[in-house]
Amino acid sequence: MPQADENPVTIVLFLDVIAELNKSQKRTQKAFYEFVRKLRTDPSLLGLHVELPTGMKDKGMRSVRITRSCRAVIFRKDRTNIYTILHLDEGHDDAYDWISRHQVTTDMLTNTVRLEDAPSSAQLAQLLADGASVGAHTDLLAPFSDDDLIEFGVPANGVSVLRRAPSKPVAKIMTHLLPEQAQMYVDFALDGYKKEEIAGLLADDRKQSPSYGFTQTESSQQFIDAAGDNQAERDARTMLTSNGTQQQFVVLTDDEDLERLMNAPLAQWRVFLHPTQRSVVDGNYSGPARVTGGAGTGKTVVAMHRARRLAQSLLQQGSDRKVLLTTFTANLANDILSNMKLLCSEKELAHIGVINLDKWLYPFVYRNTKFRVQYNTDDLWEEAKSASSDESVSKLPVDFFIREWEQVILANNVTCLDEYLAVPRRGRGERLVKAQREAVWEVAERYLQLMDEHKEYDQPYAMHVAAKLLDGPQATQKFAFVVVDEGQDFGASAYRLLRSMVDRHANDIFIAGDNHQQLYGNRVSLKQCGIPIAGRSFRLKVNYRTTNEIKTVAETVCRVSGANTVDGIMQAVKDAKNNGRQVSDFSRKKPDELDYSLTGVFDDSAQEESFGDGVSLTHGEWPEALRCKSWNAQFRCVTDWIDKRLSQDSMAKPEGICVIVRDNQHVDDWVDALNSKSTYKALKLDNKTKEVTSKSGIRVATMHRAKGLEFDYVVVPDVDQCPPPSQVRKCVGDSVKLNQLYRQERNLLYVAMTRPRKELLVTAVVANG
Ligand SMILES: Nc1ncnc2c1ncn2[C@@H]1O[C@H](COP(=O)(O)OP(=O)(O)OP(=O)(O)O)[C@@H](O)[C@H]1O
Repeated sequence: MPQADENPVTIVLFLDVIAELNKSQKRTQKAFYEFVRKLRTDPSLLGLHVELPTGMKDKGMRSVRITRSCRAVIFRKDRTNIYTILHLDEGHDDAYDWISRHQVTTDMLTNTVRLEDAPSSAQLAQLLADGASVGAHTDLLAPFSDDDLIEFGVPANGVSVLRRAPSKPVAKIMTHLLPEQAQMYVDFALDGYKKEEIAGLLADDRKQSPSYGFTQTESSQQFIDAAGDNQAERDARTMLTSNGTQQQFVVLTDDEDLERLMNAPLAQWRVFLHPTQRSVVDGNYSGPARVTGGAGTGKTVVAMHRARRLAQSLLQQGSDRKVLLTTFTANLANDILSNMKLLCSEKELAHIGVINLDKWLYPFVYRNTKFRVQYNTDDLWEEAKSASSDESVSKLPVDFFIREWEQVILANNVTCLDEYLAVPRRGRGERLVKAQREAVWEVAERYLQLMDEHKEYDQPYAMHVAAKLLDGPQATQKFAFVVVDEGQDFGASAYRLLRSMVDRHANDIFIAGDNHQQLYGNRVSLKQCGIPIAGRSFRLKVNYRTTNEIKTVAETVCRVSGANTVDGIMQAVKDAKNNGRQVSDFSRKKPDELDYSLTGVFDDSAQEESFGDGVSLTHGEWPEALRCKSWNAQFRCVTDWIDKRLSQDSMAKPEGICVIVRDNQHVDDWVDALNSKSTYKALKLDNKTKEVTSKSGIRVATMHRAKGLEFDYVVVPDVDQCPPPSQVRKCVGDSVKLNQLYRQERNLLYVAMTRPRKELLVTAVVANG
């Protein structure tokens, strides 16, 4: 290798090397660390066995001995000090063979470095021979021009080869020879996605940067600037910072980086962020920003990477301040914390507080006011309303006052009667005349007094108090940045508190969420809470979790407004299957039949949050919907289905299966019933149980608990209990409340039905079959 010149050495890893290294013996791993350290300090590699093989496609490649049974292929881009470790192989001959088949290319159009695995003529001949036996064929990619395919990332000389694929299976095999990015788009094309749909995805991927996949973030700019005036080095570094390159390569910033990559299990998302995800993560925003996307599009992954990136910026500045990464429930915060430990170094983690908002709230409020946060204050409301002289008001249920307090009074920061009389009561069902409003305000004032006497605050009021403290005497306790996951579940008081937890500056607040999974929150205007996101709102469209079939079914159930009864739900599952992918087109054509009315926190954005705009990376079986005559018959159907999966899928394990039900009573019923079968155990996932993969057994969880989790196989039984009849009875005569219940219920079903990676079964007990 030529002697290094004035630029610092940059070491880059092709991501497959990490997987190869993970499989190697500890001895080899240690030798590899040593080699990387040596390469960093002395890139001349003096004293190492470096070989320059003949017959190379790429002149910049060398084979270096790591141990007697392991060789690394490394590549140096001419006139730069950038060394890329491309491959590990067992022996001399294997490494040579590998080198003869690979080349590193740089694509100026997309600013991307790629490792291309040139198909050997023998491979191609075999593929074509296999396909020829299938008989005559048509060009499967006919709707796409050559330029389209090149734009997807297909190398120009590969276009005609792809077009000659004699059958879809052969074409699918061929895509594996393509660069990763192209593979994804060509797969979509072969699966029948339309040109405009793929073009939309491509455009999204490119949108936020001046050229394809490029993010000129502060840190990548610093990385480029470290090359000084050396233009070749600058160009090569620029290529490395592009999104496209980062799909396949990682730049090691220090030795610790490598060890961390090695020590954690290799979850794909840790390294392969989709270009849209990466540009959202790396973006530099002049104020609050948010990302939305359907279930499984990687919003949590993006929120975690964003928190890490902000922590890195604090580290670079030498700041001792922290990023708050928060979410609605304690379970989710725990799950996120476990993943953050895999993603971040200890130093980065020290700059991130992962905590659900309630857990932060209670001690903060108690420390500063000596008041406790009380989650149920129904008795105080009873007492306050019973003192009202207006009978029409004192007769209103406690539930009415709680909603009025949270959704009208606190959400609008109302502090006196005049303000209350003037505030619009949008979204509230009950109409109040002026005298009634005055009486309601009186009840609210009495309620405040009672909280004071009991030295306790309800949760939204405690948030209100905490926000005031942070804007006043406790300003030093603010965070440097706030990142929110599951943002759809936060109410106005929570958003006002989040606003006060961080000063207004660039990148201050980042929110990830999906309205269709809203289970707890109410309609909120982010703008009114001081969090304007207009112009800084992004949507993720690639679904990494569920199959296209499951996604279509879950979306149909969630949005078809008739899916409120067991018949409606079962019919929606069947319709989705019958209409197939046309469902999304259908939805766009007939908006009246769809229900997007739960606009939640995202209502002040110009961007319509809708279904049908995403694509799933995988296909599979259509979900089944079965009606059973009795609970026992349902149980037999479910266990037969589970048994079949366990026997037919060699990878299936009981712990990869979850039965997701409406409430805790059903959880207990299913755990008992499943445990009564000797073939497998069942494990209840409740608020106290973490989703521990080490414990064997089928999981049983409520829909609320299953949020954020994923499994290979999911059963959603007892949908005749959605919504629970007791809750429907409570809404009789109140159409606003009933509609809200139905919408919330469909969101719950959407959450449950989008948990499986592979297959979904939905069942109901319907006495008449
Ligand atoms: N770029 C990626 N490459 C591969 N897998 C990914 C990528 N991004 C996310 N995933 C995987 O997709 C799955 C869903 O990710 P995640 O939980 O972040 O999605 P989400 O949008 O938050 O879902 P939900 O809204 O249902 O909670 C996870 O298994 C995650 O590891």
